[in-house]
Amino acid sequence: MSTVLVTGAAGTIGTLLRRAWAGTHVLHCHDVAAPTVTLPGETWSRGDVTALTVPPGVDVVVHLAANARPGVAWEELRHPNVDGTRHVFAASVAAGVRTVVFASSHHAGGGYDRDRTPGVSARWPVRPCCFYGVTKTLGESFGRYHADRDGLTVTCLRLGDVDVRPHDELALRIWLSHPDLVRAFDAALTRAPGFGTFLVSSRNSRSRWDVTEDNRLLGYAPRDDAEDYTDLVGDAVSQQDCFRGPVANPHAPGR
Ligand SMILES: NC(=O)C1=CN([C@@H]2O[C@H](COP(=O)(O)OP(=O)(O)OC[C@H]3O[C@@H](n4cnc5c(N)ncnc54)[C@H](O)[C@@H]3O)[C@@H](O)[C@H]2O)C=CC1
Ligand SMILES: O=C(O)[C@H]1OC(=O)[C@H](O)[C@@H](O)[C@@H]1O
Repeated sequence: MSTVLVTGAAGTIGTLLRRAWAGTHVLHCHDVAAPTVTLPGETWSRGDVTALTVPPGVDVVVHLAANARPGVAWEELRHPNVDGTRHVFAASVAAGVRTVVFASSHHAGGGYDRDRTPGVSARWPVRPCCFYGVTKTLGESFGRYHADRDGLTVTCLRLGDVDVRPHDELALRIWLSHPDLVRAFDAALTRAPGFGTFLVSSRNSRSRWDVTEDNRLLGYAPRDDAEDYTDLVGDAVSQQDCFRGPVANPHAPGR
């Protein structure tokens, strides 16, 4: 059992993790928004993430608070995603936290052609496909800095498309089921010391990510496969695909 502080705890992923961890871990929850449900044993604090105080005794901070919409303008992203993440790492160090788990995104490497073989790796240089992806690379960079300077263990999870099931062609390649999401964060809570960045998806047959080493290093064994939903997905096209949507960059290599 760990004492875990979850930022952005009222959101989709925060609520999933809180349901999974209630009774298993001591949970401190923080969000600017009110939670739709509170669970037995958890404590809540409300406010902007840039003013977060990490209480004494917290082992792990799971940092989820963000503007999670890839299509929005930089002005809407900078405060929560950049200033907020910078503050969370600093506040975690100040409180003597052992580990920060940072919810990064596949958009941090979304500039790589997802059809290339061998598949895209989290060990390749960052290559964001949108400003949202840029904010996630900055979050990873804050984490690297504090890992090296302060000895903080930092686990950056570049999450795929988290949903109850895949809804479009892109998701067939990057879907992350709710049970696999919980498995990945469970693994992140106890990962070996140091800094690490991992691409996280279900074990999708059509994945173009090279995650074998990521999964081994993270200690994560996904079980679900988007392939089971191909009939339901049909020809649906993603609205979150930066290279096919209205901000597409026709000059990106590998298109
Ligand atoms: N849902 C997905 O498919 C993916 C999500 N992620 C990342 O995972 C994290 C969680 O995502 P979701 O739960 O889906 O998003 P969400 O939008 O459901 O939850 C985010 C939470 O952060 C809170 N928040 C936003 N700005 C804040 C601020 N300034 N101060 C305090 N709280 C603030 C919101 O009130 C919300 O409850 C985010 O960092 C997102 O970028 C990454 C990749 C995929
Ligand atoms: O990376 C992210 O956060 C985004 O990635 C996606 O693929 C999801 O469709 C979108 O809902 C997420 O917000």
